[in-house]
Amino acid sequence: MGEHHMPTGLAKGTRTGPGSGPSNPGKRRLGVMGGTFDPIHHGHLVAASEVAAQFHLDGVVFVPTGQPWQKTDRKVSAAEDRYLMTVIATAENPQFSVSRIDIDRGGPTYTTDTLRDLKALNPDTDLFFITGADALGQILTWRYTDELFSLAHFIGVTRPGHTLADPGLPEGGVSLVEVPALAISSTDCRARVAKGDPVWYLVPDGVVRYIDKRQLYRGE
Ligand SMILES: Nc1ncnc2c1ncn2[C@@H]1O[C@H](COP(=O)(O)OP(=O)(O)OP(=O)(O)O)[C@@H](O)[C@H]1O
Ligand SMILES: O=C(O)c1ccc[n+]([C@@H]2O[C@H](COP(=O)([O-])O)[C@@H](O)[C@H]2O)c1
Repeated sequence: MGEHHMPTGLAKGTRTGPGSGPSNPGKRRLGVMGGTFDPIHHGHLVAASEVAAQFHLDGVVFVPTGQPWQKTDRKVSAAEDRYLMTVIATAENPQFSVSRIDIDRGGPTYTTDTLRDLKALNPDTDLFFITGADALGQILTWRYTDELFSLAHFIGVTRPGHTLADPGLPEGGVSLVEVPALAISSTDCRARVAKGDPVWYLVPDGVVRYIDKRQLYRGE
């Protein structure tokens, strides 16, 4: 049988791996996974778990957006529902936690604010912001990028259907990492629920039950 190569979504010639990023002995290493999580799915969870392992992180904090200002063209579920689904999905993993900072700050969510607030709450900690290939490709359209890249090391992860490449961050500011490919998106999960199709095994079981209990995404 011939060898089968899966497409990785990495731009040609891209080097990957945890070799880069800050390595400051004695400092805590905290991953930050920001997202709208409407709903959270296994693509998010695998990305966070894989980066935590490859970068020897002490933990990963999931930060649901308050108002995702680049998603105003669509209906976004209530922040409390997105927050609770994120808590349900991460509760069993002692390395994972969830922060309300973006929800409680109010107003549009800017990652510069997220990272500044997390830095204040976590002194002596290096932050590693985890982002999928699609979001990384948009990062230069985010607000306050002058400060953004000094607050954390950025880790772009592969995502099926998207090419992972450095969009031009400051030298040494980003690492590109291959993670197990899960072709899952929140958009698809919402569409499946709206059609009455199952989302079992795309999202954690507790999230399936929460979506059902709160009747989310019906008739969308
Ligand atoms: N399947 C996946 N594999 C790798 N990264 C992912 C995957 N799904 C989402 N991400 C990343 O997780 C972060 C949060 O994503 P988000 O909550 O917007 O989910 P989404 O599935 O992209 O949602 P939507 O379809 O509603 O736009 C982003 O950085 C995104 O690139
Ligand atoms: O800082 C910004 O201006 C900005 C603009 C768009 C997205 N983000 C962040 O990118 C992460 C993924 O966002 P989203 O909208 O794809 O769920 C999340 O942490 C957002 O706060 C940040």
